[in-house]
Amino acid sequence: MTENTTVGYVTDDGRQIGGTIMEMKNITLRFGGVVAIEDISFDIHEGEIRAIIGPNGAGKSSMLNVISGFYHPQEGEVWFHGKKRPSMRPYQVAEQGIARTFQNIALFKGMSTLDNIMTGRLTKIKAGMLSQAIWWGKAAREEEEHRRKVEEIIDFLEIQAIRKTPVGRLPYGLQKRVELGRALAAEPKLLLLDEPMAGMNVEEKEDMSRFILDVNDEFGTTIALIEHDMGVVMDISDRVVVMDYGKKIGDGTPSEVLANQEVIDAYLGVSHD
Ligand SMILES: Nc1ncnc2c1ncn2[C@@H]1O[C@H](COP(=O)(O)OP(=O)(O)OP(=O)(O)O)[C@@H](O)[C@H]1O
Repeated sequence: MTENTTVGYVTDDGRQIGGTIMEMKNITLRFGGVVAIEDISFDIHEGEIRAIIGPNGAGKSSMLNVISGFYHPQEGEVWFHGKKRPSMRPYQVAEQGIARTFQNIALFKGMSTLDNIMTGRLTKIKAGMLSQAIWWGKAAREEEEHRRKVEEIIDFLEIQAIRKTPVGRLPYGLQKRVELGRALAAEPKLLLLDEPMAGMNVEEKEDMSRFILDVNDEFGTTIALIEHDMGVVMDISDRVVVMDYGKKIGDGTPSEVLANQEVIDAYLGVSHD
Protein backbone atom coordinates (compact mmCIF):
# COMPACT_ATOMS: atom_id res chain seq x y z
CA MET A 1 0.00 0.00 0.00
CA THR A 2 1.33 3.44 -0.86
CA GLU A 3 1.23 6.28 1.62
CA ASN A 4 -0.72 8.79 -0.46
CA THR A 5 -4.09 7.10 -0.28
CA THR A 6 -5.30 9.17 2.63
CA VAL A 7 -8.64 10.66 1.78
CA GLY A 8 -8.62 14.45 1.77
CA TYR A 9 -10.88 16.67 3.79
CA VAL A 10 -13.22 19.62 3.39
CA THR A 11 -12.13 22.90 4.99
CA ASP A 12 -14.35 25.08 7.17
CA ASP A 13 -14.92 27.34 4.16
CA GLY A 14 -15.96 24.39 1.98
CA ARG A 15 -12.81 23.77 -0.12
CA GLN A 16 -11.99 20.18 -1.01
CA ILE A 17 -8.43 19.28 0.01
CA GLY A 18 -6.69 16.27 -1.60
CA GLY A 19 -4.83 13.32 -0.09
CA THR A 20 -1.45 13.39 1.62
CA ILE A 21 1.47 14.44 -0.58
CA MET A 22 4.16 14.74 2.07
CA GLU A 23 4.72 12.88 5.30
CA MET A 24 7.37 13.67 7.86
CA LYS A 25 7.80 10.56 9.99
CA ASN A 26 9.52 10.71 13.38
CA ILE A 27 12.04 13.34 12.33
CA THR A 28 14.90 14.04 14.74
CA LEU A 29 17.59 16.59 13.90
CA ARG A 30 20.54 17.40 16.14
CA PHE A 31 23.33 19.96 15.92
CA GLY A 32 25.94 18.56 18.31
CA GLY A 33 24.21 18.66 21.68
CA VAL A 34 21.29 20.80 20.45
CA VAL A 35 18.16 18.86 19.52
CA ALA A 36 16.49 21.17 16.99
CA ILE A 37 13.73 18.69 16.11
CA GLU A 38 12.71 15.79 18.34
CA ASP A 39 10.66 12.91 16.95
CA ILE A 40 8.18 15.01 14.98
CA SER A 41 5.62 13.59 12.56
CA PHE A 42 3.07 15.46 10.48
CA ASP A 43 1.66 15.43 6.98
CA ILE A 44 0.83 17.90 4.24
CA HIS A 45 -2.22 17.38 2.05
CA GLU A 46 -2.45 18.32 -1.61
CA GLY A 47 -3.87 21.80 -2.09
CA GLU A 48 -3.81 22.92 1.52
CA ILE A 49 -2.10 25.82 3.23
CA ARG A 50 -0.19 24.31 6.13
CA ALA A 51 1.49 26.52 8.71
CA ILE A 52 4.32 25.67 11.09
CA ILE A 53 4.36 27.99 14.08
CA GLY A 54 6.12 28.20 17.43
CA PRO A 55 8.20 30.53 19.61
CA ASN A 56 11.75 31.55 18.64
CA GLY A 57 14.14 28.62 18.44
CA ALA A 58 11.29 26.08 18.31
CA GLY A 59 12.82 24.37 15.26
CA LYS A 60 10.53 25.71 12.51
CA SER A 61 13.24 26.80 10.04
CA SER A 62 15.10 23.56 10.72
CA MET A 63 11.97 21.66 9.70
CA LEU A 64 11.63 23.68 6.48
CA ASN A 65 15.30 23.00 5.82
CA VAL A 66 14.71 19.26 6.23
CA ILE A 67 11.82 19.39 3.74
CA SER A 68 13.91 21.34 1.22
CA GLY A 69 16.99 19.11 1.59
CA PHE A 70 19.27 21.71 3.23
CA TYR A 71 19.42 19.67 6.46
CA HIS A 72 19.46 15.89 6.78
CA PRO A 73 17.83 14.46 9.91
CA GLN A 74 19.68 11.83 11.94
CA GLU A 75 16.42 9.93 12.40
CA GLY A 76 13.11 9.68 10.62
CA GLU A 77 11.81 9.53 7.08
CA VAL A 78 10.47 12.00 4.54
CA TRP A 79 7.79 10.64 2.20
CA PHE A 80 6.75 12.53 -0.93
CA HIS A 81 3.98 11.41 -3.27
CA GLY A 82 3.80 8.01 -1.62
CA LYS A 83 7.53 7.25 -1.83
CA LYS A 84 10.20 7.35 0.83
CA ARG A 85 12.64 10.04 -0.21
CA PRO A 86 16.31 9.12 -0.17
CA SER A 87 18.75 11.68 1.23
CA MET A 88 18.72 14.46 -1.37
CA ARG A 89 20.58 17.68 -2.16
CA PRO A 90 18.50 20.88 -2.34
CA TYR A 91 18.67 21.00 -6.16
CA GLN A 92 17.30 17.46 -6.35
CA VAL A 93 14.43 18.41 -4.04
CA ALA A 94 13.79 21.42 -6.29
CA GLU A 95 13.65 19.10 -9.30
CA GLN A 96 10.91 17.16 -7.52
CA GLY A 97 8.73 20.28 -7.61
CA ILE A 98 9.46 21.84 -4.22
CA ALA A 99 10.41 25.54 -4.22
CA ARG A 100 11.08 27.86 -1.32
CA THR A 101 11.71 31.37 -0.13
CA PHE A 102 14.11 32.27 2.68
CA GLN A 103 13.80 34.06 6.03
CA ASN A 104 16.45 36.55 4.91
CA ILE A 105 15.75 37.53 1.33
CA ALA A 106 18.09 35.65 -0.99
CA LEU A 107 17.89 37.58 -4.26
CA PHE A 108 20.59 38.91 -6.60
CA LYS A 109 20.43 42.53 -5.47
CA GLY A 110 22.12 44.02 -8.54
CA MET A 111 19.89 42.16 -10.98
CA SER A 112 16.47 43.30 -12.16
CA THR A 113 13.16 41.89 -10.92
CA LEU A 114 12.72 40.16 -14.28
CA ASP A 115 16.14 38.51 -14.23
CA ASN A 116 15.76 37.42 -10.59
CA ILE A 117 12.45 35.73 -11.40
CA MET A 118 14.06 34.18 -14.46
CA THR A 119 16.61 32.41 -12.21
CA GLY A 120 13.63 30.49 -10.79
CA ARG A 121 13.31 28.78 -14.19
CA LEU A 122 16.75 27.12 -13.86
CA THR A 123 15.36 23.74 -12.86
CA LYS A 124 13.16 23.87 -15.99
CA ILE A 125 15.89 24.49 -18.55
CA LYS A 126 16.12 21.43 -20.78
CA ALA A 127 17.94 22.49 -23.95
CA GLY A 128 21.59 21.39 -24.10
CA MET A 129 24.49 23.76 -23.53
CA LEU A 130 25.47 23.69 -27.20
CA SER A 131 22.05 24.61 -28.60
CA GLN A 132 21.77 27.35 -26.00
CA ALA A 133 25.19 28.67 -26.92
CA ILE A 134 24.29 28.98 -30.60
CA TRP A 135 20.72 30.08 -29.86
CA TRP A 136 19.14 27.55 -32.14
CA GLY A 137 15.75 25.85 -32.52
CA LYS A 138 14.85 24.19 -29.27
CA ALA A 139 16.82 26.64 -27.12
CA ALA A 140 15.14 29.66 -28.72
CA ARG A 141 11.68 28.14 -28.28
CA GLU A 142 12.48 27.25 -24.71
CA GLU A 143 13.74 30.74 -23.93
CA GLU A 144 10.49 32.15 -25.31
CA GLU A 145 8.46 29.82 -23.10
CA HIS A 146 10.51 30.82 -20.01
CA ARG A 147 10.00 34.51 -20.76
CA ARG A 148 6.27 34.00 -21.26
CA LYS A 149 5.99 32.23 -17.91
CA VAL A 150 8.00 34.92 -16.12
CA GLU A 151 5.83 37.69 -17.63
CA GLU A 152 2.74 35.79 -16.45
CA ILE A 153 4.12 35.78 -12.89
CA ILE A 154 5.00 39.48 -13.07
CA ASP A 155 1.39 40.23 -14.07
CA PHE A 156 0.00 37.92 -11.39
CA LEU A 157 2.06 39.61 -8.64
CA GLU A 158 1.30 43.08 -10.02
CA ILE A 159 4.95 44.10 -10.29
CA GLN A 160 5.03 45.27 -13.93
CA ALA A 161 6.22 48.73 -12.85
CA ILE A 162 9.42 47.34 -11.29
CA ARG A 163 10.29 44.66 -13.84
CA LYS A 164 13.54 46.44 -14.86
CA THR A 165 14.48 47.77 -11.40
CA PRO A 166 17.47 46.23 -9.60
CA VAL A 167 15.90 44.48 -6.60
CA GLY A 168 18.41 46.03 -4.18
CA ARG A 169 16.66 49.35 -4.76
CA LEU A 170 13.20 48.06 -3.94
CA PRO A 171 11.47 48.45 -0.58
CA TYR A 172 11.54 45.33 1.59
CA GLY A 173 7.91 44.31 0.97
CA LEU A 174 8.41 44.33 -2.79
CA GLN A 175 11.65 42.35 -2.50
CA LYS A 176 9.68 39.68 -0.64
CA ARG A 177 7.15 39.69 -3.47
CA VAL A 178 9.92 39.25 -6.06
CA GLU A 179 11.27 36.35 -4.04
CA LEU A 180 7.83 34.77 -4.13
CA GLY A 181 7.86 35.32 -7.90
CA ARG A 182 11.17 33.53 -8.26
CA ALA A 183 9.82 30.53 -6.32
CA LEU A 184 6.65 30.53 -8.46
CA ALA A 185 8.75 30.56 -11.63
CA ALA A 186 9.73 26.98 -10.83
CA GLU A 187 6.00 26.05 -11.03
CA PRO A 188 6.25 24.14 -7.76
CA LYS A 189 3.81 21.52 -6.55
CA LEU A 190 4.80 22.38 -3.01
CA LEU A 191 5.82 25.91 -2.09
CA LEU A 192 7.71 26.53 1.16
CA LEU A 193 7.61 30.06 2.59
CA ASP A 194 9.92 30.97 5.47
CA GLU A 195 8.36 33.97 7.24
CA PRO A 196 6.85 35.58 4.14
CA MET A 197 5.53 38.58 6.14
CA ALA A 198 8.58 39.25 8.35
CA GLY A 199 9.44 42.95 8.50
CA MET A 200 6.32 44.02 6.60
CA ASN A 201 3.83 46.74 7.47
CA VAL A 202 0.10 46.00 7.73
CA GLU A 203 -0.65 46.88 4.11
CA GLU A 204 2.23 44.77 2.79
CA LYS A 205 1.07 41.86 4.94
CA GLU A 206 -2.44 42.13 3.52
CA ASP A 207 -1.04 42.12 -0.02
CA MET A 208 1.19 39.11 0.68
CA SER A 209 -1.70 37.21 2.32
CA ARG A 210 -3.83 37.83 -0.75
CA PHE A 211 -1.07 36.62 -3.09
CA ILE A 212 -0.53 33.45 -1.03
CA LEU A 213 -4.26 32.69 -1.11
CA ASP A 214 -4.40 33.43 -4.86
CA VAL A 215 -1.40 31.17 -5.61
CA ASN A 216 -3.13 28.38 -3.71
CA ASP A 217 -6.48 29.01 -5.37
CA GLU A 218 -5.46 29.78 -8.97
CA PHE A 219 -2.50 27.42 -9.41
CA GLY A 220 -3.65 24.76 -6.92
CA THR A 221 -0.21 24.99 -5.27
CA THR A 222 0.20 23.30 -1.91
CA ILE A 223 1.82 25.72 0.54
CA ALA A 224 3.71 25.16 3.78
CA LEU A 225 4.72 28.31 5.62
CA ILE A 226 6.39 29.52 8.78
CA GLU A 227 4.99 32.75 10.12
CA HIS A 228 5.12 34.65 13.40
CA ASP A 229 2.10 36.87 12.83
CA MET A 230 -0.68 34.85 14.50
CA GLY A 231 -3.48 36.87 12.91
CA VAL A 232 -2.17 36.08 9.44
CA VAL A 233 -1.53 32.41 10.24
CA MET A 234 -5.00 31.84 11.64
CA ASP A 235 -6.53 33.74 8.74
CA ILE A 236 -4.95 31.96 5.79
CA SER A 237 -4.00 28.46 7.01
CA ASP A 238 -6.08 25.32 6.72
CA ARG A 239 -4.07 23.40 9.32
CA VAL A 240 -1.31 24.35 11.71
CA VAL A 241 1.58 22.41 13.30
CA VAL A 242 2.81 23.96 16.55
CA MET A 243 6.40 23.39 17.67
CA ASP A 244 8.08 24.29 20.95
CA TYR A 245 11.66 23.41 21.98
CA GLY A 246 11.94 21.01 19.02
CA LYS A 247 8.78 19.08 19.91
CA LYS A 248 5.33 19.07 18.33
CA ILE A 249 2.80 20.33 20.84
CA GLY A 250 -0.21 20.89 18.60
CA ASP A 251 -1.59 19.98 15.17
CA GLY A 252 -4.97 20.83 13.72
CA THR A 253 -7.19 23.53 12.32
CA PRO A 254 -6.57 27.09 13.53
CA SER A 255 -9.48 26.90 15.97
CA GLU A 256 -8.25 23.54 17.31
CA VAL A 257 -4.74 24.77 18.01
CA LEU A 258 -6.01 28.02 19.51
CA ALA A 259 -7.99 25.96 22.04
CA ASN A 260 -5.00 23.72 22.88
CA GLN A 261 -3.76 24.45 26.43
CA GLU A 262 -0.18 23.38 25.71
CA VAL A 263 -0.08 25.83 22.79
CA ILE A 264 -1.52 28.64 24.92
CA ASP A 265 1.07 27.94 27.64
CA ALA A 266 3.95 27.93 25.14
CA TYR A 267 2.91 31.31 23.77
CA LEU A 268 2.37 32.80 27.22
CA GLY A 269 5.82 31.55 28.22
CA VAL A 270 4.60 29.17 30.95
CA SER A 271 7.53 27.31 32.56
CA HIS A 272 8.37 23.82 31.25
CA ASP A 273 9.45 22.48 34.69
N1 LIG B 1 22.96 25.30 11.47
C1 LIG B 1 22.78 25.21 12.78
N2 LIG B 1 23.79 24.91 13.62
C2 LIG B 1 23.63 24.80 14.95
N3 LIG B 1 22.44 24.98 15.58
C3 LIG B 1 21.39 25.30 14.80
C4 LIG B 1 21.49 25.43 13.38
N4 LIG B 1 20.26 25.74 12.87
C5 LIG B 1 19.44 25.80 13.93
N5 LIG B 1 20.11 25.54 15.09
C6 LIG B 1 19.53 25.49 16.44
O1 LIG B 1 18.37 24.70 16.39
C7 LIG B 1 17.34 25.26 17.20
C8 LIG B 1 16.12 25.55 16.34
O2 LIG B 1 16.41 26.63 15.47
P1 LIG B 1 15.45 27.08 14.29
O3 LIG B 1 16.14 28.22 13.57
O4 LIG B 1 15.04 25.92 13.50
O5 LIG B 1 14.20 27.65 15.11
P2 LIG B 1 13.01 28.58 14.62
O6 LIG B 1 11.79 28.06 15.27
O7 LIG B 1 13.02 28.68 13.15
O8 LIG B 1 13.41 29.99 15.28
P3 LIG B 1 13.09 31.50 14.78
O9 LIG B 1 11.62 31.67 14.89
O10 LIG B 1 13.85 32.33 15.79
O11 LIG B 1 13.60 31.61 13.39
C9 LIG B 1 17.94 26.51 17.85
O12 LIG B 1 18.41 26.15 19.13
C10 LIG B 1 19.07 26.87 16.92
O13 LIG B 1 20.08 27.56 17.61
